[in-house]
Parts: sequence; structure tokens; C-alpha cells
Amino acid sequence: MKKARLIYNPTSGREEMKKRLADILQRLDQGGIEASCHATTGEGDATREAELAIERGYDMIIAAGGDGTLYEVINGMAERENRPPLGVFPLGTTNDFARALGIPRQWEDYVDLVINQQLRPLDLGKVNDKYFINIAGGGSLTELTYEVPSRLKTMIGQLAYYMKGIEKMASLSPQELIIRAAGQEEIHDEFMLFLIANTNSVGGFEKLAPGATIDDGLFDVIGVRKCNLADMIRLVTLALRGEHLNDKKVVHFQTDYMEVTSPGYVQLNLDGELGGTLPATFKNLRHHLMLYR
Ligand SMILES: Nc1ncnc2c1ncn2[C@@H]1O[C@H](COP(=O)(O)OP(=O)(O)OP(=O)(O)O)[C@@H](O)[C@H]1O
Repeated sequence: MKKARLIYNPTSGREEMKKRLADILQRLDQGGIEASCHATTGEGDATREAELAIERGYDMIIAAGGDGTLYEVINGMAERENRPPLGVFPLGTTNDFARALGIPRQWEDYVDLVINQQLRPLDLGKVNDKYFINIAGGGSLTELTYEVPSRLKTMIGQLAYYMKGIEKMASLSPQELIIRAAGQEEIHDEFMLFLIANTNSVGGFEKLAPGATIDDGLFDVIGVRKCNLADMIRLVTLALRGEHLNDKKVVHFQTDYMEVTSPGYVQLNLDGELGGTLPATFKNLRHHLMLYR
């Protein structure tokens, strides 16, 4: 019998795990997978549990929660030598990552996929000493992911992000960045925000980085040059349709390595979590994990 460690966040999304846990465990068990569970208690707990699960020699780690839980779990796994395969039950508000990968919406389908050992490689992004799976970003708009209160997300879901986004847009200020990327000329300009996407679904925008795939060893880099509020609103509208990449205010390219510096103070956002400040080096670690999908 294979042994799985299920690390779940009981507060994620609409707190669905409480209802579903027993059924998931039973189905896994019927498929020959004995799972033990850990309910996360707060910040950093999922990282510690993932590290511990590798030390204890589990055959697989399954992360159940939102993007934040997944981020913590991969940060506990990425530096280890013997990384077991990863499974993901999406329970969050936007579930960017699950959507980008086409992880089945129905939990039963996903359990069956795990039972059948359907595994595919997955690139990870490394930023200084942290890892991300979906997106890294900088600029004041990216701060909204940790400014939305968890209770509000539980109640109204994704709408909470849009409300905060509209509120924030009016107070955006540009930041000076120097971007050096493999295969690109150096860029030195003022930017409203920059994003480094590993998947094509970001922040609920399904067409933000249409060319980004999870196993090609490349990031899609998107920068929005200094512009006014009217331009920002226009770009958001274009981005909803996936028509923003050719806009004159947008910088877009693919790379596997990039350095970004700024004379100012620029915070980084990794998969929706605070991820330090610039300067930063971004590396795409091709096929660093195996994922059930
Ligand atoms: N028992 C708990 N009580 C309160 N907070 C917790 C608990 N366990 C984990 N957390 C916190 O929940 C956060 C992650 O939540 P989650 O996995 O839902 O991600 P998210 O980024 O909010 O997802 P999404 O935006 O997709 O909803 C982490 O910051 C973690 O510290």
C-alpha cells in the first residue's frame, strides 16, 4: 500500500475540506493509498509539514487548499533531494494553479488520477531562496493578494480581489526597474507592475499569459510601463480577453533566467504571498517536481 501525506488548510475557500475529507480518504484507501492528514494551523505550517513528510519517507504529498497552501508545500519540498510526487486538491478562491493545469474540478476524478499514478513534470520558479509555482510579481498592484482578508474571501470569493483591485488602482505609483534577462536586451524603465508567470492562469485572469505552460522550462514575463489610470483600466479590459500583450504599454517576452533590480523599495509577491524585496534573480527549474495531473 502506498502512503500519502495529505496537508490541508481547513480555512481555505469555503471551508469545503471539512465536508469532504472522509470521502477523499475512503476513496484513496479503496485505491490502495493510505493517507494520513495534517490540518494546517497557520503561516509556515504547511512548509514544515512537507519537509517532515519527506523525512518520514511518504510516497506522495497531497496539498489541499488555496494557492497559499500550495506555495507553502512546494517551499517545503523544493530543496530536498528525494522529492516525492505532488498532488493538489484545489480549495481556494481563485485556484489559479489548478485551472492552469486542468486539474479536474470533481474531487472524485482527481483521486482516481492519483490512484492511477498519472504523473507529469512541473517547472518551479526560484526567486532568490524561495520557490513559486504559478506567478511572481512586483509593483503595488500585486500587494492586493495579501490585503484581502481571509474572511471576506470565504464569504464572497473572487469578487473580494476585484473590489480591492479597483480600490488600489487609483493609488498606483510607478517604480523604476532594471531588467536583465537571458536572450533579451537590458530594459531600464518605470513600471506599474511586472509579472513572471509559470502558468497561463493568473489572478483569475485566464488569458494573462496565453503562451505560458508549466513544463516548457520558460517564464512568460509581462511588464506594464508607466501609465495613467485610464490606461490601466483599458489594459485590464484587454487582459480579460487576452489582447493586452501587443499594447505599447506592455513588455512581454519569455526567458528562463532574469535579474531585476530597482533603486527603490519593491516588494515581491510569490503565488500571492509576500516573497521578499528586489533585487531578485528568477530561475526556471525545469521539471523540478512531478505532479499528479
Ligand atoms: N488553521 C488556519 N487558520 C488560519 N489560517 C491558516 C490556517 N492554516 C493555514 N492558514 C493560512 O492560510 C493561508 C493560505 O490560505 P489558502 O491556502 O486558502 O491560500 P490563499 O492564497 O488564501 O488562496 P486563494 O487565494 O486561492 O483562496 C496561509 O497564509 C496560511 O498561513
